[in-house]
Amino acid sequence: MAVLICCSNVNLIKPRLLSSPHHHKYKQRHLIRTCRNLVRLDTGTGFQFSLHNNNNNRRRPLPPKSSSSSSSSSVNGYGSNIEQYYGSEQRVEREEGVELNERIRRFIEFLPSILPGGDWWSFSDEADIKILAKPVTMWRALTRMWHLVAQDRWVIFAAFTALIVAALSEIAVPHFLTASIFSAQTATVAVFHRNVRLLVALCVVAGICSGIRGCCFGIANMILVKRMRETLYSALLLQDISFFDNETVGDLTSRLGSDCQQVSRVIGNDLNLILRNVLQGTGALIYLIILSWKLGSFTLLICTTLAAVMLIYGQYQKKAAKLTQEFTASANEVAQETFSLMRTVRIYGTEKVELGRYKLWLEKLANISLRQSAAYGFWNLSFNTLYHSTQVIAVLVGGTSILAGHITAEQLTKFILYSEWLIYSTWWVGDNLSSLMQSIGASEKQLKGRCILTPHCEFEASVVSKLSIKDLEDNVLIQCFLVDTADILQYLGLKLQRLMGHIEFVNVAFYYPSREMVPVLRHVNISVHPGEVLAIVGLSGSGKSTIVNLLLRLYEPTNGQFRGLEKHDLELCFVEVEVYSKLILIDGFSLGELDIKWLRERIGYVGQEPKLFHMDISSNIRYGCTRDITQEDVEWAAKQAYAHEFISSLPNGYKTIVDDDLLSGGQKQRIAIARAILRDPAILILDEATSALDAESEHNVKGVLRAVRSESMAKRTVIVIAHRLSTIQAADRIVVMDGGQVVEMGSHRELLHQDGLYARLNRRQADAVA
Ligand SMILES: Nc1ncnc2c1ncn2[C@@H]1O[C@H](COP(=O)(O)OP(=O)(O)OP(=O)(O)O)[C@@H](O)[C@H]1O
Repeated sequence: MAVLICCSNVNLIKPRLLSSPHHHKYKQRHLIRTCRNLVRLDTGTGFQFSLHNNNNNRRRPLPPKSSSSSSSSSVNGYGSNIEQYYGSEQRVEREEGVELNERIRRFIEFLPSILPGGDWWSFSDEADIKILAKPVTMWRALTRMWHLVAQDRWVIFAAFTALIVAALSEIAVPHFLTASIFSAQTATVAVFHRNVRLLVALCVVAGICSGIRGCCFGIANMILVKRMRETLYSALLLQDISFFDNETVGDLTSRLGSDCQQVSRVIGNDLNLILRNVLQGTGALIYLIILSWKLGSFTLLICTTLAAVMLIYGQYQKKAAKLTQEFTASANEVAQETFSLMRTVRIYGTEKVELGRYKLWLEKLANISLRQSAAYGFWNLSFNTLYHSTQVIAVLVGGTSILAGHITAEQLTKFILYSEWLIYSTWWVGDNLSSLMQSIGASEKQLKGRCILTPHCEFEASVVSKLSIKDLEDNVLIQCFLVDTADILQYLGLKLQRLMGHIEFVNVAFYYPSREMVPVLRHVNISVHPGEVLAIVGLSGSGKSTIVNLLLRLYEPTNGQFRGLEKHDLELCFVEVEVYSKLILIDGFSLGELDIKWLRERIGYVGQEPKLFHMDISSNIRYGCTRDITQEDVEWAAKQAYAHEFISSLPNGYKTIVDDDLLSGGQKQRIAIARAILRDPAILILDEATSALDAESEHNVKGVLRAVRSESMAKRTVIVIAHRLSTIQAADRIVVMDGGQVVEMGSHRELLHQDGLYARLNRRQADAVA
C-alpha cells in the first residue's frame, strides 16, 4: 500500500512541474527527488523501513538501519548517521532505477513478516539503547507510587470508596432496567413504579460517586506527579558528578517532564478504570452464572481468551513504551544540543545535518508507533470477533433455551445486557492494563535506582533517611554505606574551627569513571602551605584541572578505591575508605573526613568559562554565599573584581537580568571573580580565571585576589592554573605537569635554571610574543 502511495504522490507532482512555465530540467529532477525523499521519509517509518530491514543486502540500503549501527559508530545521530544523511542524496540517484515490479516483489516478500509472530513486530532493531535498570514489576511500581502519595491517603481512600459505590450502582442498572420494561409489559404497576424509583436512585448515586471518584483520582494524580518530580530532582541534584558525565541534559529533563507525567496516569487513569471494570465485570459474571451457568460458562471462556490476548498485548505495549521513552529523550537531547549551539550550527551551515539527526530519532519513534498502532488494530480485531461471538452464542443457546421453556425472554435480555457488560469490562481492563504497562515501562528510570549516589556525595541526614536500600539495590557500595547511617554522617561530617589552607596530595592517581582505561593523574605529590600562591602549568590535557576537581571533591582519587565489592565486604569497605581518604589532606585531615559542604563554602573557585544563571547580576554575585550580605558588600566585591563600572553602565545596573549569552567572556569572568571575593575564601582556586581579561585588568584583579582575607586578616592559599606564563611568574611555587605527572616544581627562577619543560614553554611563549 505504501508503494502505491509513494507512486501516486510522485505522479501527482510530476505533471504540475512539467506544466510550469519556468521549469527546466534541473529543477524538475531536484523537485522530484525532494518529493521522493519526502515520500520515503514518510513511508520509511513504516512499510518501506521494514522492507529494508528484511533486505539488508539488497541494492537499496536502509536509511534508518542506523538504529543498530548508531550505537556503535555514532553518538546520537552523528558519525555514521551524518554520513547516511548526506549519503541519501547519492542513494536517490542510484534508486531512481528501481522498478515498480521490484518494489512489488519486495512487498510480497515482506508480507509474511507482518503476520503475528513475524520479524516485523520485533523491536530488536530499535533496542540498541542501553536500558540499565532491571525491569520494574507492577507490584513494585505500585508500592513505590503508594509511598509517594502516602501522606495524602485520604484522597485515595475517598476515591476508592466512591469508585466501589459507583461501580456497584452502575452494575445494578441493567437488572432494574430490564425488570422495569418487563414489569410494564406484564402491567404490574406497583412493581413497575418500585423498579423505576430504584433505577432513578441508582443513577443519581452512580452519577454523584463518579464525580467524586474522578475528582479524587485527579488530585491523587497531581500529588503523584509533584512528589515524583521532587524526589527525582532532589536525587539528581545529589548524584556524583561522574553521573553527569554519562547523562545528557535532554535525557534528564525528559525524565522529569514527560516521563513523570506518563507515570502519573497510573493512579489518575489506569488504576481507576481497571478497578472499576474489574468490579463491574466480576459482578456481571456472578449475575450471568446465577442466570444460566451454561451461557455464563460460554461467556467466561470468551473472556478468558480475550484476557490472554490482552496479556500479550500489554507486554508488547510495555516494551514499546520503554523504547518510545528512550527515543523521545534522544530526540530532545539532539534538539537541546542544537539550540544551545545555534551559533556554531549557523556559522558552519549544518542546519540540514542537525535536521537529519533529529529526523533519525523521529523515524525511530514513528516506527515504534506504527507497530504499536498495528498491534492495537490486532487487539481491536480480536475484541470485536470475540464480542460478536458472545452475542451469536447468546442468541443461539438462549433462543433454544426459551423454545425449550428453560428460561424466559426477560432472563435472556438480562443475560445479553450483562454479557455485553462483562465483555466490555474485560476490554476496558485490557486497554487500561496495557496503558498501565506503558506507564510502568516509562517509570522504570524514575522508580528504579539509576541512583548512583556514592559516599562522596553530599550526604545530608534528611536525604539519607529518605533513601531506602531498595531504591539502591543495584549499588552494593551504597548498601554498605547505608548500614549505619549515623556512623556515616558522623564520619563524613567533620567541621574544623578554622581552615588554614594547608593542602596535600599524597601519591594521588586518577582516571575518569567514564574512561577507566585512560589514566589522567599518576603519583601526584603536591603540598601547598597556608597562604602560599601555587601555580600549576603544563600542556593542554596534562591534568591541571583534574587536580582542582579532586580538591573540590567532585571526583575521588582512584588509587585505593574500592571496586566490585560484595555485600559481605562491608568491613573491608570501611578499611578502604580509611586508605583512600588519606590521599588528599586539608589541614592534616583527609578530604573524606571533612564535611564537604562546610569545606566548599570556604573554597572560592573561578573557572575558565564561568556560567551565569538567568537572574540579576546581584543575585549572580551572591550565588552560594552563606553569609549575610548587603548590597554594599556585593558592590564592594564587584569593585574589587573591576566589574562595578560595566555593571553600572547596564540599563538596570545590578538588577539587570543576565544569562550566559548576554555578556562577554571577560565580563562573565569578572562577575565570577566578584562571587569568589564575596565569599572571602580561605582557599582560592583560579582555573584560567583571568584568561579573558585584558593585561591591565588581569594584573589588578590578581593583586586583589592574593590580598589578605578581610575576615581573618590571614593570607589565603591560592592555586592558579594558567597558560599565560607571564601571569604566574610571581607565584611562590610553580608546579609543572606533563602527562598526568608532576615533572618540575620550584620558583620561576629555579625552573628557568633547570631548563626543562617550563623553560621550554616560557621560551615558546616569548618567541610567540616577539
Ligand atoms: N569529565 C571527563 N571525563 C573524561 N575525561 C576527562 C574529563 N575531563 C577531562 N578529561 C580528560 O582528562 C585529561 C586531563 O584533563 P584536564 O582538564 O585536567 O587537563 P588540563 O591540563 O586542565 O587541560 P587544559 O589546559 O586544556 O584545560 C584530558 O585528557 C581530558 O580529555
